[in-house]
This record gives sequence, structure tokens and C-alpha cells, in this order.
Amino acid sequence: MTRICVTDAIPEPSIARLRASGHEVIVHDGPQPPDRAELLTLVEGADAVLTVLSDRVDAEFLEAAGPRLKVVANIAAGHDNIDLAACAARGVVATNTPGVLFDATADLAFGLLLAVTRRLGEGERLIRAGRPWRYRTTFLLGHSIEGKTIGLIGAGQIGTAMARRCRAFRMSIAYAAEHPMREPARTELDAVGMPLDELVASCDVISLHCPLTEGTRHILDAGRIATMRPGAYVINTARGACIDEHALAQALASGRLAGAALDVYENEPEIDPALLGLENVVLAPHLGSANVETRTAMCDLAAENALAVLAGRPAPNALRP
Ligand SMILES: NC(=O)c1ccc[n+]([C@@H]2O[C@H](COP(=O)([O-])OP(=O)(O)OC[C@H]3O[C@@H](n4cnc5c(N)ncnc54)[C@H](O)[C@@H]3O)[C@@H](O)[C@H]2O)c1
Ligand SMILES: O=C(O)[C@H](O)[C@H](O)COP(=O)(O)O
Repeated sequence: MTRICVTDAIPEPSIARLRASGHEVIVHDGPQPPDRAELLTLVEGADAVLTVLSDRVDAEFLEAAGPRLKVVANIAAGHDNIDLAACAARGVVATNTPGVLFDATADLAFGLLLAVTRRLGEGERLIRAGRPWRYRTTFLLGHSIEGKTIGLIGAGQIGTAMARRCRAFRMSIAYAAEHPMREPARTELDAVGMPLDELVASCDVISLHCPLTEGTRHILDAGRIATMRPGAYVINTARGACIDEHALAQALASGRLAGAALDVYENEPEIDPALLGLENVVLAPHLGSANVETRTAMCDLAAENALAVLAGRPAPNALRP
């Protein structure tokens, strides 16, 4: 019987859909994600595996799965956890889930932008700590985003959705990306493309929306952070390693940057202690696509990708090495 392994608990309807196709379905159901040894054991003999971003899919994984493996369907838009060349070398199709999570992730990115510029985290911590407070004219003042410029690093599905939200709040839109923002969004949003260094040095907020690749690892490094405008903000819902987290923490601690709001971390789920102690940082535990509707759509799409390959059809979201 054809076997599909799922490395994390997913919504029941997505599992039912996989089972309805007549395949054996094995779902990791522990309280924690599988550790490496558990993962390699789980995927043994699988024809298809539905993975999540914390599963490293490399030569060792593919070897452990064995010769029956035909498809690895990542339940994520990002696929930096997958060695695409190793998959291709073994004839394994790798897929992701674009097109269903950009609004949810942009919602979170925009929420983080408001949270950090309006000092929501500080206010929440103050109240929960039982510290005394009163309405005062100059108490906990943040900054308005209206009239400011957001600089997007990456202007694909999520970057463009973020730009739409920012424009609705009367921000100006600038971006640096490998390709121009798609039309009609670029014209509608009056989005200005510019070289990365110019973007970083000129915008009031830098928000990351690029994939993690060798070209984007530490794309916001100490050197670029040093060129940012004093009082600027950083938002990261892309991948933690796109930023030199320690350099960011230093710029925030010195007060040169006004704040940062982060959903992703360099050594996730570990967080640099230097960040944890800072008041001007909002920290979210990787919640970009975390709403019921979106996660259901992502799991359904991953299931659809796996089932297509098992049925000998092209996968809707096959990734190219
Ligand atoms: N926090 C979360 O929960 C969450 C959720 C979904 C996706 N993500 C991350 O967001 C990333 C972007 O997702 P997307 O759906 O918008 O992808 P996308 O492919 O639609 O867009 C990626 C953009 O990055 C740009 N880019 C690529 N390399 C670049 C470089 N070197 N410099 C500047 N720009 C570059 C591309 O030109 C494109 O504009 C994903 O790869 C994933 O890592 C995070
Ligand atoms: O790359 C992605 O698509 C996401 O990071 C992945 O789907 C996990 O969703 P998240 O927890 O990031 O919202």
C-alpha cells in the first residue's frame, strides 16, 4: 500500500482527504515535533512526506526515506529547509504552498508594524507587571506611520500584500527585489524600486519579505544596519537568518534604531538573549500564517501536491532546484 507520512499534526479534514485517496497515512502525533532520529524513522518506506519548515530535508533524510519516496510536500511557502538539488538527484519532487498564506502573513507583518511603532508590547508588559500608570499627555508616546516610507526587501506575494496594507495607512512604498513588483500592484501602490543599499539607508521602516537563500543570508548585516536612518524600525516575517540578529540587538540597545518587531529568529526557537532584554522589541513566535483558515488551506494544498505526484500528475507547486 502507498504510504504518506505527515511530520506534524495537521487539520483532520486534510488527513481525511489523504486517507480518502486510499493511501496509508501516518501522522506524527507527539506533543513535540519529532527530533531528528524520530523524523528519520517516521519517513522510512514513505512514498510521500508532508513536511514543515523545521524538518531538514537533505540527502540523509532522502536516504532514510528510501527508494519509494516520490514527493516531499512542504506545508510552507518558504523552502529553505529543503535541499532541492538532493531531491532532484533522487527524482523526488519537492513542492511548497504559495498563494494561500500571503494575506495572513502580511496581516501579521502589518500588526507587528503597528505594535512596535505604537509601543504596544511595552504597554502590555507594564500592565501585566502591575506597575502603576496613569493617562499622561506624554506617556508611552510612539510614532505615526502616516507619511513615512516603508522599504520592502522582497516584493513578491507577501511583500506586495504588506505594501497594500501600508498604502491604506498612507505610507509611501519603496522596495528592493530581484524582479520588479508585479503590475498592476506596482502602479496602484506607486511603489518605487531601488538598489538595496539605497533602500536600507533611506526608509523609515525596513520590512523583510524575501526567501532565505545564500544570497539573502544576513542581507541586513551589521554594515547595512549601520547605514539605517536613526530612529528607523525593522520588521521581519521572512526568515531569522536574513538578519544579523546580534548586530540588530546592538543597534536597538544603543537607541540608534527605534524598534524592531520579529516573527522569526536566526536560531529558532532560541532567541538571542540580547533581544529578550530590550523594551523596544516586539517578539512573536513564528505566527505569520497561523490562522485556522490559512493553515487549513496550506495543508490542503500540500495534500493536493502529494496526491498529484502519487497519481502520476504534475504537482501544482513543484519547486525547481
Ligand atoms: N513568518 C511566516 O510565518 C512566514 C509565512 C510565509 C512565508 N514566510 C517567508 O516569506 C518569504 C517570502 O514569501 P513570498 O510568498 O512573498 O515569496 P515570493 O517568492 O512571492 O517573493 C519573494 C520576493 O523576494 C525577492 N528576492 C529574492 N531574492 C532576493 C534578494 N537577494 N534580494 C532582494 N529580494 C529578493 C523576490 O524577487 C520576490 O520579490 C518565504 O520564502 C518565507 O521564508 C514567512
Ligand atoms: O514559509 C512559510 O510559509 C511559513 O513560514 C510556514 O508556512 C510556517 O507558517 P508560519 O508558521 O510561518 O506562519
